[in-house]
Amino acid sequence: MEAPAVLLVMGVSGSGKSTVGTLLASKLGWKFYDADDYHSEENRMKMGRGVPLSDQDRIPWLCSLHDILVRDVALGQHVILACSALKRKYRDILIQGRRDGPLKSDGSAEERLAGQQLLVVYLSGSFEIISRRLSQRKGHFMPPELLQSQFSILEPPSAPEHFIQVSVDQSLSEIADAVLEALPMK
Ligand SMILES: Nc1ncnc2c1ncn2[C@@H]1O[C@H](COP(=O)(O)OP(=O)(O)O)[C@@H](O)[C@H]1O
Ligand SMILES: O=C(O)[C@H](O)[C@@H](O)[C@H](O)[C@H](O)COP(=O)(O)O
Repeated sequence: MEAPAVLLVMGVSGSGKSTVGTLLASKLGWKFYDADDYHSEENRMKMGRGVPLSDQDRIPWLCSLHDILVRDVALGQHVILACSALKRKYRDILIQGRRDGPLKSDGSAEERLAGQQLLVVYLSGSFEIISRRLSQRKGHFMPPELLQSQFSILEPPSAPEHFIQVSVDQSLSEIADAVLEALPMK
């Protein structure tokens, strides 16, 4: 079996997406994207005020990330995306684009990734561990008070999604090893 083209490292704020994603990208030599870098200024300001984003706020953001994935995969690039992707429908948008959205300006249908091209790496952990890590994190726009809202809407991946679950209650190198171990490439 071939390696997936995309690893989607997902989980609530503070679960370690950026840290684990960066580490995996350097170990694998894959391109790394942090979804945080693609939020609109409005979204950042909203989160900065302590207000959780709505589906409407997130959908254009997820669509633009989907476009990046489709473009890079078409070029044969392997990619790691760190993105909260808290709900199943958000992950579906990352894979398929917005199926109920308007056709593109040229009238063509959205491009999509094949299910097996993307492996979801779900970083799971308790509210206690993650809130402790968030309270120690410096220089980030996301206020720790929003963590409860993230747990409230979290839909952990489940079959038939193509995913692995990795506990955040271990060292970074153990987490990276668990992911590398699960990849069907050596
Ligand atoms: N396995 C781990 N062990 C200890 N600290 C961690 C671990 N994973 C992440 N951290 C720390 O937790 C904080 C949140 O991690 P970060 O990667 O910013 O999470 P996210 O991108 O999911 O919001 C950071 O300060 C990071 O250094
Ligand atoms: O969907 C959302 O509400 C946001 O994307 C959120 O989930 C994300 O976590 C922020 O971008 C903060 O960034 P960190 O996840 O890196 O804390």
